[in-house]
Amino acid sequence: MSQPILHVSKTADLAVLELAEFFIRTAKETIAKTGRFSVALSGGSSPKKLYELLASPEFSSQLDWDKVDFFFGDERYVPSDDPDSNALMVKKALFDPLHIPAKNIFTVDTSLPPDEAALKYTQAIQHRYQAEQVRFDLVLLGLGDNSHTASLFPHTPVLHDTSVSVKAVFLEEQNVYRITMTAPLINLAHHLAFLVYGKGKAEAVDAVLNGAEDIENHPAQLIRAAEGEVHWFLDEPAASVLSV
Ligand SMILES: O=C(O)[C@H](O)[C@@H](O)[C@H](O)[C@H](O)COP(=O)(O)O
Repeated sequence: MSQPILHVSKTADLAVLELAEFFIRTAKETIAKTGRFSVALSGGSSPKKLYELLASPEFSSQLDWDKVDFFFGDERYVPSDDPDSNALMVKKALFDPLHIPAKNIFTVDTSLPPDEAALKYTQAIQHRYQAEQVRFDLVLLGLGDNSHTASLFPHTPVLHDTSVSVKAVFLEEQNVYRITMTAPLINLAHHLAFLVYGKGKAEAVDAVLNGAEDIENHPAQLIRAAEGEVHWFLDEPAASVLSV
């Protein structure tokens, strides 16, 4: 299993720029080899700048976007028009500006009960890959200041789920459901890329990368590429307590 590859930039904008360049490079190489590129997007606030940059003329002109299949590493269990929806955030930042066709966008159907929504999403992913091994070309990830990633939150049963699938997670503290890819599904990806910036994430970054193994409290430690590479795109504040 390869060591994480760190990309530390002076500022958040520079970290986003480096990840945008990595995204385009990886997508072009993959499309040249296989004809298509599948990416599972992360949600929350950090990646919005990335999606907006990819939608800008400087980047959008570099890729045949019709050859990209978009999935979501996790989704909040809210209606598709809810401001908290990851799919709505990406629709506004990336899909609409680039006129991505609906046939290439795979969102979680949160109109279904949580477990059914998770099962249907698992089936949609399996259908896209047919009988082949479900391996995303790229999975984008964020990191919470409590070391969660996707919706793999501390002390939740999904941390011990060994299935290659998507599951519903109930977060007791917030009294909400989330829909998330399991760590085994995420880890099958050819490339994994965390985008983490801001001083508030520094302790979590160090605990995940250098801390003693403790997945209950630091679930992002579960992210270990099975055969691919794990990249961390950080700004200096987020990397500031990394024990060397
Ligand atoms: O649905 C989500 O919120 C994300 O998938 C989640 O895992 C996110 O990456 C972290 O919570 C960090 O969120 P911020 O980027 O907003 O700090």
